[in-house]
Amino acid sequence: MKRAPTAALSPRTLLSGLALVVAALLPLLLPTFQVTLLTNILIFAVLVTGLVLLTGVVGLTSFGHAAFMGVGAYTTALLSTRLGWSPWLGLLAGFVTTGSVAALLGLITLRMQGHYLPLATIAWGISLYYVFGNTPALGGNTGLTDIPPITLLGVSLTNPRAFAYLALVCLGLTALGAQFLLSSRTGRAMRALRTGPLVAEAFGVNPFGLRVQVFVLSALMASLAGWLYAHNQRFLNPTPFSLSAGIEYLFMAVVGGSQHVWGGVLGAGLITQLRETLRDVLPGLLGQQGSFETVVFGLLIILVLQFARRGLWPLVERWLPQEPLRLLPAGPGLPRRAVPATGTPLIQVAQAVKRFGGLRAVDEVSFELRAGEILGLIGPNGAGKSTMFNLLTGVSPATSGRVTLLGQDITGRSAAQIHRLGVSRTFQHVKVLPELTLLENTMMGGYARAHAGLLRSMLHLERREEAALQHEALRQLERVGLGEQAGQLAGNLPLGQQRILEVARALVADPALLLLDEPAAGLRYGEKTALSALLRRLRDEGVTILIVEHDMDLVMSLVDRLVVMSSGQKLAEGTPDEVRGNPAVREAYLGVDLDEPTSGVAS
Ligand SMILES: Nc1ncnc2c1ncn2[C@@H]1O[C@H](COP(=O)(O)OP(=O)(O)OP(=O)(O)O)[C@@H](O)[C@H]1O
Repeated sequence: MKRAPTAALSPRTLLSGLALVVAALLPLLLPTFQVTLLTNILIFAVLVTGLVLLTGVVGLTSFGHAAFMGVGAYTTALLSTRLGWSPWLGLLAGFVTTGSVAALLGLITLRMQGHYLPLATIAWGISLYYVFGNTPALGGNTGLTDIPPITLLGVSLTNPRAFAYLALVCLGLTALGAQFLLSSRTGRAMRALRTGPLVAEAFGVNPFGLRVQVFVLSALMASLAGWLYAHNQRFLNPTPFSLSAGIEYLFMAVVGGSQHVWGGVLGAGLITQLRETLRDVLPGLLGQQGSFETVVFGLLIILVLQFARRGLWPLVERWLPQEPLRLLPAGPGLPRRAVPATGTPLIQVAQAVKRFGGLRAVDEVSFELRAGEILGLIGPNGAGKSTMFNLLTGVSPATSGRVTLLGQDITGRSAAQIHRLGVSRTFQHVKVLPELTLLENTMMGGYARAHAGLLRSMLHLERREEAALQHEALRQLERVGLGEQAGQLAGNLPLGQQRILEVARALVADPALLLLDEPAAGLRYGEKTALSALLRRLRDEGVTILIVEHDMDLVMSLVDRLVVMSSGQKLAEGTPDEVRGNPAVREAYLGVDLDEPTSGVAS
């Protein structure tokens, strides 16, 4: 595996340093009118960074973030003009006000699914805009004037160049915090949320809680942008905080590349500069005044969605030198779970029932899984295997009956709670994050073994924990035979290896029980053989496994015992030989060869 020495400066780091120097010189070198434009770009980029985290990474589309910018801007403007507060106190007050409004709106709206959430963001975006325009204390549609400048170390930042530096520092800190966040445990959980709550919950994440946190964080970034805007413009009216402004910020994120922090910055720069240029050029070309740039933006977004769906930044990134895999220095390992003695009942299912309306998909099923064994759960299509799998993993609760894990009742517990008690799983339809490396995907499995939250991650104060996760993930990748590919993108792996990657991810959780949902589905012969050998090796190393599988050759040659289901009920239970000889099973599997495989995936 290609790894970089920890201390070496990669070409990419050098390039970033160069970009930083250029950015630092821009406010000095540009003509004054361009500096004003640059400041606006930097302010918008602060807000768009929040949208990248919320919309691009977590997948929650918000049209209403301009309104949060307005809350921050009006709070500081009001306090500094009417009460004479320092703008710095106005910044803190803006955070408190915006954070409270966002937390309230988030708690109310973030449980919504599909297009209901974007509709809700439109609704509160419009509402807040009307609050700004119709509140006499906020100056109504005329707005607030004479907002004082920001004073820093006794210097009043009325000079556009000085203000540009303040905006640059604010963007630098925001973007750095966002980058740190994305490369952390919490960032990986945020990315997992984009695929829906299933994967995140399966590794111990509270999806709703995390969504609310990221929503509030992105609103705070908008509030910071609002603070800068208010003290740069020195007057305010509601127009920059309207729904159309909110849509334009979303444009910036989408055009630049909504899943990348630097994509957001690029989008803010391109759209703001383009708007200025079009405003100058279009009236001359068309012979009349009007907001024609909006029409061009509409066409631009259609083109980008058509030809560069992930925005422009991924196209830029193709030309940048790739970062080699960097491992943090190894430190103390993660705490390990006590391993139950071989033969101890690990899972006990008693009289489990799951009803869907009138259908009993699982009908009074009881069985036991013992530590150190591989138990197969088989049955013809519609037998109830997946439903049983969902009861064991907490994806859906049992209608009645009881499931215990190491003597602890887990009936009705959430997927995240069950995972934290020691159950780790793979998915029937592979759910890896294709744009992340194998190492990052695998580290996701250790979410519940670490603790750093959003703030510690943004400040990069979780490096020891992150190092432990990295080394544990690499150990598990090496254990399943993927160590050499740790730095590759998961999306480049063939399906068979993606399934093995899911096994490594599940193992990082240090599970008491590994649950595999049809791991051989879609695999070629050679891949099945490799999977079978791996699972047998894991069992020999003491890992307890429950496998739901259709492939009879694989199951019969692999498992220690089987539970056979049919029409929701348990049909049989026993060793592969006992099950093979059971007439009821042979009847249920009419047409399927249950006899000893002559070749195939057997050992
Ligand atoms: N969410 C649901 N709502 C209604 N019915 C469901 C639901 N999930 C499963 N069922 C029904 O429950 C029965 C058992 O389905 P389940 O998916 O558990 O079977 P299975 O053994 O996993 O089948 P397969 O091997 O085809 O995946 C089927 O009749 C199915 O249609």
